[in-house]
Amino acid sequence: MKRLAVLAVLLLLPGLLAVLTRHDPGPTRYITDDRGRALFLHGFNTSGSAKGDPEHLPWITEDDVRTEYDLMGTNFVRFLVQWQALEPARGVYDEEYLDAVAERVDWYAERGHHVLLDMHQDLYGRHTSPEEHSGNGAPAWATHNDGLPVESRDMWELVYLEPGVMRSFDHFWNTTGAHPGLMDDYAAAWRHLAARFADHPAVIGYDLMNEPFGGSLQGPDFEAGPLAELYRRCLTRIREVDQDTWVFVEGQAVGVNWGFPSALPYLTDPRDGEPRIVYAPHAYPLPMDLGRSYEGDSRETVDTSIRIWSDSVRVTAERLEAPIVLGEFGLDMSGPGAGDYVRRMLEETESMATGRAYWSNDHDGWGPWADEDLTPGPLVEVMSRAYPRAVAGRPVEVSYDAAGFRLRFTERDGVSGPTEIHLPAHAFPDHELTVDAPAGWTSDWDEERRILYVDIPRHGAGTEYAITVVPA
Ligand SMILES: CN(C)c1ccc(C(=O)NC[C@H]2N[C@H](CO)[C@@H](O)[C@@H]2O)cc1
Repeated sequence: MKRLAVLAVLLLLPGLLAVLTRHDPGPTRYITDDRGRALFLHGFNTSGSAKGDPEHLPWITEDDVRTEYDLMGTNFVRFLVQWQALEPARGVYDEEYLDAVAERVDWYAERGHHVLLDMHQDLYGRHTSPEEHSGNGAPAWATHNDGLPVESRDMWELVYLEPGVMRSFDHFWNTTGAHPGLMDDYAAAWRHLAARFADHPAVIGYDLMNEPFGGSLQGPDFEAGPLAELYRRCLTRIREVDQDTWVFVEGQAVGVNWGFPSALPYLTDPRDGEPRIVYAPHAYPLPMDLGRSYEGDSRETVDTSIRIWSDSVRVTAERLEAPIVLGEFGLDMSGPGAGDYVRRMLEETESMATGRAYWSNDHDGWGPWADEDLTPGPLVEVMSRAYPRAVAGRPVEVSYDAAGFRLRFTERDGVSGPTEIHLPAHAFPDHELTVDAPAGWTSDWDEERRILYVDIPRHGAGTEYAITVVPA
């Protein structure tokens, strides 16, 4: 018996050590700018309100973008666009809508943001039933519900299971075989959108479909089947007009948002050069979705759920050989422990991802604003955080707490320009900089934009550097 126990421990020991000594390595892959610097993206989804807006546009004005930057130092926006607005009739694209999108993209570009265009859907679209319920996304001409009913539900998520919604998705994914061209229509719409923004310096990526749902197909049958095929067709069409913008892909929302592993397969990027595909999961841990709050006993449950989510995301990103950007995370900020939960997710993404977009900037209790006048709510201070906007090398470790901000990175060939660090005023009334690098480095501080620039001369690929900034 004793021998059996010893054998069991020896067999289990490697796994046990791995869990106990888990060290979160920095991101293994990252998005780069035109100087090869690794980008850390920090911002919001803009905006949930676009789903119901008659012009399919977000609530923001140019001044609101300025206020968001001044109070939170963001450099990223996941900007919602709608297929129904882009292509109101098959093959007919609304250039006035694209002009309005471009105007708002320019507002963000003016503040130095990177813009991810998100082809957003929820519940397939508003035309799956005559009552035009809460859905958004697909245009009427691409919606075939075969006259099946769609009842409103207390929980909006359950409308996904209504017969008319399920059928509309089944036709789109060609599960029925009755409308085989819809995926090609969708890919053609992406080609048109990409042709418009291919040369816009602020547009960093295209998020091919928000929270995909497979209808009658779920899990690997869906993700490795029609979903991957849709992504391949979109990649082909996009790369006909845009070789360089990064393409963001999501697994299915069901289960994967909670932390179940995605079955998305590796996707080939038909561009000349290194692939530019990003894995862009959403995070809504199941305990939180079931109404638990991030406090007391349930905090440990949620933390375990976050670790499971994080491990699943890393496995999928490794299979895709892609960097990770968290496309959505968020909650009702009026709940207990809400600020701590957001802080926890920001810390998690600093160890595994190179970006995150909070859901969302709306005036709905989830967002940063207490009212339409943009009175700061509790989320503002949490999202006003030191982070490395751009790193002149391969990030190894990023960490931030009351003691200060720390960054370790290694020099890479083909990278130029300074490392850029945002320092929020509330945490850094002044600051002290320490650079662990051979002599010759320089720094510059932009008080108005609150960006610290650290320029380290090259000493050879693989050389490791460390930057520490503490409040003074
Ligand atoms: C049953 N299905 C398919 C389902 C259920 C629940 C969500 C969801 O909560 N998503 C989280 C947030 N993401 C959207 C915007 O993308 C928000 O409306 C949700 O709160 C999605 C899909």
